[in-house]
Amino acid sequence: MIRRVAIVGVGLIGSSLGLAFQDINEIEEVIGIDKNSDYLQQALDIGAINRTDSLEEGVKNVDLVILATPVGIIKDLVQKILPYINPNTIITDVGSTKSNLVGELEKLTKGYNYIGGHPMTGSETVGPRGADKYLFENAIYVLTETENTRQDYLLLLKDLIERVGAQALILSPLRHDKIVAITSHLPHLVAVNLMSVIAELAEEDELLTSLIAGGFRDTTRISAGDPIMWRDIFLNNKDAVLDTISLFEEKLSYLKEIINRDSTEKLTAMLSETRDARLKLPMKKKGLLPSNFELILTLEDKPKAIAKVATLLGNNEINIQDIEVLKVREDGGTIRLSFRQEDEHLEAYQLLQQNSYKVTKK
Ligand SMILES: NC(=O)c1ccc[n+]([C@@H]2O[C@H](COP(=O)([O-])OP(=O)(O)OC[C@H]3O[C@@H](n4cnc5c(N)ncnc54)[C@H](O)[C@@H]3O)[C@@H](O)[C@H]2O)c1
Ligand SMILES: O=C(O)C(=O)C[C@]1(C(=O)O)C=C[C@@H](O)C=C1
Repeated sequence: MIRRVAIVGVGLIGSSLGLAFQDINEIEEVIGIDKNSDYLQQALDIGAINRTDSLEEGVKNVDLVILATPVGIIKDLVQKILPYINPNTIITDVGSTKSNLVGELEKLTKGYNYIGGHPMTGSETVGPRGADKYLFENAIYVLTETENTRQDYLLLLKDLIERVGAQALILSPLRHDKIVAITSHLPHLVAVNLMSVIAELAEEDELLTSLIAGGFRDTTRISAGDPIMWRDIFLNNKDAVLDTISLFEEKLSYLKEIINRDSTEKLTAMLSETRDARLKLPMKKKGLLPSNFELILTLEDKPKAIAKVATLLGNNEINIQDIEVLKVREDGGTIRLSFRQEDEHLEAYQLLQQNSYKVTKK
């Protein structure tokens, strides 16, 4: 049973886990450890941790240590805590890359119990202020399994992850890294590159940033993420990231060529194929929600427009499971609302229609 947890790194992910743990009855204490004293205070203020401690003292006699710092520092931190740790303590991390880390940590932690982890959810904000106790709800949370993994501890960790609302997915570190290089690391590089082009051209034409619309926002949001975190991710998943960059370069060169040659048919074919592929994507994977429990709502651009919808539904005891802003325009926006239950979905639809909202069922 996991009763006492030490979280090393009380930033966005560490504090979000801390908040989610507060709702689990068996967890008696969450100890926060961080090199940043302001973050420790903020984590205490929002109730993500019950107390703070030093690295050496904080990891003594806990059932679980979670390393939630940038990937590049995790090995060093594990080396520092091992002399103080009880061999029955489970050690895990939330780092976005797994192969290098799991390889090195399994060597380092012989006789201890290390299991790699990676929640497939997050945001571009840093620190405890961005923490969200529902961050893990319905998210995929990868746990790595190797020939050294103790099954009883893996099950304990899986159970804990499921109790914060996530869905555990057990994967080999290599398979994990190859997949996230495509689904997470490449998109970040694309966003960074796009921002870099725009930042350079904005110096030449001051109107450029005035013409920014939804497409730009959608494709660059993640480039506001923490530079240290992303530096460590790219360097720790170098091989898989370089492979995906090569494929991306090939595709970009092909697009460049067919545009240059005015190849109408090839260009239309590529745009149609990718459009179809995008429409078939299981959208809102994080939610893992059946798409028939969703509503699409178009709102006017007025203050508190989203708050009014939330209040209307809340006053009628309808629980919104998730809200996603799909488009933001000068004249309003489109949002997607998800509901857990079919009856809530139907009730919300009727209520919004009765209140003259432009709403469609998905
Ligand atoms: N942000 C995301 O979307 C996301 C999602 C999944 C996994 N991750 C992974 O989670 C980890 C943490 O990311 P985050 O987004 O919470 O970042 P964050 O910057 O919000 O938090 C990192 C925390 O680690 C602390 N820290 C750094 N060095 C330390 C040290 N030597 N000793 C003690 N504390 C130290 C920082 O002070 C900070 O509080 C990273 O490994 C990242 O790859 C991030
Ligand atoms: O910013 C977001 O929306 C994220 O979910 C962040 C995101 C991602 O690429 O999906 C980024 C890195 C993590 O390792 C996991 C999640």
